[in-house]
Order: sequence, then C-alpha cells, then structure tokens
Amino acid sequence: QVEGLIQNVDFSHPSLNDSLEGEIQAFLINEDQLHTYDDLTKVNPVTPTTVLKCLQARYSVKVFYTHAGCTLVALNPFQPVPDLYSLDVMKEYHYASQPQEFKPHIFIVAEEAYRNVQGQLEPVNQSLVVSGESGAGKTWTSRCLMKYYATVAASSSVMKSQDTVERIERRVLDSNPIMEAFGNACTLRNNNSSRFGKYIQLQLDRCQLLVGASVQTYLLEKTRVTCQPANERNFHIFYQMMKGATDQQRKEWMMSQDQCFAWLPNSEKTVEEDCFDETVEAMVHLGIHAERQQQIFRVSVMPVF
Ligand SMILES: Nc1ncnc2c1ncn2[C@@H]1O[C@H](COP(=O)(O)OP(=O)(O)OP(=O)(O)O)[C@@H](O)[C@H]1O
Repeated sequence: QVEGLIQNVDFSHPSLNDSLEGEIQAFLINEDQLHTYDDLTKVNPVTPTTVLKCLQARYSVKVFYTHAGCTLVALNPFQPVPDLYSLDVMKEYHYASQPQEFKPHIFIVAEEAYRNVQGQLEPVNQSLVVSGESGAGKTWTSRCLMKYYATVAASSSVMKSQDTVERIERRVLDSNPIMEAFGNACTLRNNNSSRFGKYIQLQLDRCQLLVGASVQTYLLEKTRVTCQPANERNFHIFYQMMKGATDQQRKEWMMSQDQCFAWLPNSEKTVEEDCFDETVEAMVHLGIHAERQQQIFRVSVMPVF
C-alpha cells in the first residue's frame, strides 16, 4: 500500500541516483525527528526508504496512524491500544471544530466523511475504501468506522454511555460477529481472515441520523468449506458450533463432543472468534429467530461418518 503512494522516480540516471541518495541520507540523519512526520506528503524526498523509516519511527513510539494527503495509513499494532478508540476519543473528534488538526486517526476520516454528507444543497454520498494486505487491519478498521457512526449518528441518546447503543445502531454492530462467523477463517496470516469482500452501506436521514444499513458480500471463498489449505481452518462457525452447542443441539446435529470431522482441521486450535454464544446473541438482535437459526445451523452441519 505504501509503495502505491510513492511517486514514480526514474532512478536509472547515475547522477540523479547519487544526489537522491544524498538527499535520503540527509533526511534520515535526523533520526529522532522521523516520528514527527504526521503526513507523508511532508516527507522529502518521498522514497520507499524515507516513507518506511518514518512509519517505522512512528510505530516504535506507538503512533499507528499517519496521513498521506487525503489517505490515511494505518499500521496494525497487533495488540489492544488502551483508550485509542474510547467513547471519549470519539466525542473529541466528533465535536471538534477542526478535527483534521488533531492527531491522525481513523476517526478524522470518519468525521470528515460524516460532515461531507451534509452538502450545500443536497446530501452527498460518501465512500470510504479500506484496503491492504491480509492481516493489515481492514476488518478492524471497518468495525471502528461502524462503531463511530453507530455512536455519533445514533437516533437514541447513545452519546450518554457506551452501552446504550441500540436498535439500528446495535444491529449495524451485530452484523459483524455474524458476517465474521460465517465468512472468516483462521489462515496462516490472520486468525480472523475475511474470506470475502464486503460493501457496507450506512443510510442517514436528513438529520444525519442512522436509519438503515445493508451489506453486500462478494467473492466468498466457498471452496474452503471442503478444502482447507494446510495448517488453516474452515470457517469459524463450524468450530463455534462444535465448541458451543448445548447437549440438545449436539444430539440433533449428531455432533458428539469427541467426534472428529474431516472438514474441520485444526479443531484443537482455539481462537478468540470461537464464540458461538456471541454469534447467536447477534442473530437474536438482528431478528433471526430460533426456528430460522435452527434451519441455518442444520445446513451448516456436515457430519462425516
Ligand atoms: N487497530 C488495531 N488495534 C489492535 N489490534 C488490531 C488493530 N488492527 C488490527 N488488529 C489485529 O490484527 C488482526 C488482523 O486484523 P484484520 O482481521 O482487521 O485484518 P484484515 O486486513 O481484515 O485481514 P484479512 O484480509 O485477512 O481479512 C486483528 O484480528 C486484530 O487482532
């Protein structure tokens, strides 16, 4: 992704090469300043080395977001960062008169898009594109964005407390565990890898309150159901069912505790996402009633005798 941001420079000319190398060295000499570049367009010269060194320097002081013009570069901290996404931080960005003057953050992008919806004459659609390689943090980032909108654009009094998010806002957030249970799997690169692409639409009314949402999915890696690459797993939902089913469900689904399934390799591996209760709870919030759930789970079960 960073490569794509870097200008095309012809490095083939020897003198150009030498002078550029000199500029790079001159830039990098101020090592203790590199983390202060909060916008990569200020880096000069812009080369893979200078950009990556700046990002590395920021990462080492636990700064995970950097602007690159109107793009935001997000580095994956691979660990929870306390208070980076709290309700208070959301409020700070949401109520700021100039959020772009704050430290780079995904909430700046979220807030700018939110404000841009309010066009001069008519509301204007906004799109946020989250891209990156597997494990880069796209799913995490999309969740943050949805949480932000579910909070700031909530029709109820959600800004009062973190757990008053409800109704449509709650449903928007609850779509995530369901989508992830059925569409994510543990791969070599990411324990919670999305095996599909998604296009999420959040609909706001003229008062900029969240009134609807839809998710379109595409390119689901269906072949994973029957064929999992070595040391990877099938979709989370199967393991969730194996681990979380009640005795009654086990009987009905013919899934006894000690049974092995050829299509469910690496069952011994426990990942955070193996949480059947959470999936079921989210289904309830989304209005998927018990009978429909049973139909879905019956289809999901594939016993091999
Ligand atoms: N901002 C963050 N703070 C803390 N942890 C994070 C953050 N972003 C990502 N992670 C961690 O990195 C893991 C991988 O991120 P994520 O699943 O979002 O990647 P992805 O880009 O969606 O990958 P894939 O394309 O394989 O679906 C997450 O499960 C989470 O543990």
